[in-house]
Amino acid sequence: MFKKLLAPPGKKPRLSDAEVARKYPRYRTQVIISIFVGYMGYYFVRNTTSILSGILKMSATEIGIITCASYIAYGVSKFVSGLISDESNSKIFLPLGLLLSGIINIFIGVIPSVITSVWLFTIFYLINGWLQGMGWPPGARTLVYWFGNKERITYGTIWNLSHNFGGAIAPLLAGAGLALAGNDPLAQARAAYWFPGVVVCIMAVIIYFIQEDTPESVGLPPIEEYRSKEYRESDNAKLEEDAAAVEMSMGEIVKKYILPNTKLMWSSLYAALVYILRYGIVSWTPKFLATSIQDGGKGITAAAGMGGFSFFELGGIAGMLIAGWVSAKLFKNSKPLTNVACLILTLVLLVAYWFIPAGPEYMIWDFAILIGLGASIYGPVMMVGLYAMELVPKAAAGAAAGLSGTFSYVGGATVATLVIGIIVDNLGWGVAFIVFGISGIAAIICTLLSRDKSLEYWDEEK
Ligand SMILES: O=P(O)(O)OC[C@H](O)CO
Repeated sequence: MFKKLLAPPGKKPRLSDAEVARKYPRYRTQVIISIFVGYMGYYFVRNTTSILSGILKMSATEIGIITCASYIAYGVSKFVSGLISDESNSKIFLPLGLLLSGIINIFIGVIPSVITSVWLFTIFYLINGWLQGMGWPPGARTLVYWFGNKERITYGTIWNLSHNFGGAIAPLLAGAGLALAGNDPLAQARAAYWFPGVVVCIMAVIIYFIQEDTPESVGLPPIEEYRSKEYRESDNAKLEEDAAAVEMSMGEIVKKYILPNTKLMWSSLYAALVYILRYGIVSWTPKFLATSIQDGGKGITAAAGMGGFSFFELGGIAGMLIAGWVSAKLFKNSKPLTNVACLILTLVLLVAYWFIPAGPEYMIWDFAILIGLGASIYGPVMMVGLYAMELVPKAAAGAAAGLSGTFSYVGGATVATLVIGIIVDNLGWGVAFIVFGISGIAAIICTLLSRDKSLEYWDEEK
């Protein structure tokens, strides 16, 4: 029954040329809005527990267990959901995951014992993490079916901004929930789950109405025909491979295009290393800034320390826009070279973040560096999914992006949170910075090993 519900729609009879010219741009606008708003919605109900970590009556270890469980579930689900999504109707898949995740968050908020029991909470967050994995793959499918090779970086960048907007708005929604619930702290915390849950359920319904699966499902030609001018002679082999892959089963695709794909494996390893940097810096920034100078921190107030989190995310928005532009214009679609440039900057900024003198009088420098770090890390984060999609035929885009997501979360985010936490407690901040530095250098090597020059446009003026 589930298979039937998710099955991709058939091809509709081709519309007239005039209709195609009129409707293609409209549908493209619709689907980019849908995947942007949709993925932003997923972020509204993804990290509420981290946002509330100062409010929930739980220890850091308990919160660590809950969030780590959800990262692992999310990482595994991203690949499994990618496999399913590549054979599913994104008009259903994208809003369905959002709706179910919204419902789980409503349950967390309204079932009295969930947020007071670590184990119940962990179970609900495991389910939530799994459902969250349904957000990215249908977006990847949308991107490869509705946007041509050369313009994909532009639309991919726009789409990626959704996670920063989502991340920035999520605390406001949780805050609105807190405000709705009067003075009882427990009721407040519960409302911080159910309120965003209700919001995303409504968003899911709207997305269902604006999302469309593929151009052919609404009577339009495939994107390669619509934007035929931007395809080169040398793209033909890839296009033929794309067409052949559509006819293959998912098992065949995995065997042929995913498992033996060395470049995809290097790129997935790169993903894990970049996520050590992303989550390692963002999740420990409030603590690092607020830790006393004697204990190796920066010695500023806890509230100001939390501000560091937002500065990092804000920098991320600028960084993705810049990295998208640099990749398209300067590096002719070479995502690995763009990553190298960004990661070198990250390493320099990490040294500065570590060595800038501690104390409130230097706080402004810490924040400036964090904006820079957000900017230099989010470009490479964005490239993780976008590049994975380029390395396989269109029919495997969700699975490839999903696989790198699995590496990012199971291998990266968990190390960044749990392992770095243990390192900080036992060996100090200096060792954590050394781990970040080694991760950055290893990420540079892996992204260079993943480089596929046939995907670059050095031979053409843009
Ligand atoms: O929400 P994430 O961490 O799975 O983000 C997707 C990334 O932008 C992948 O490139």
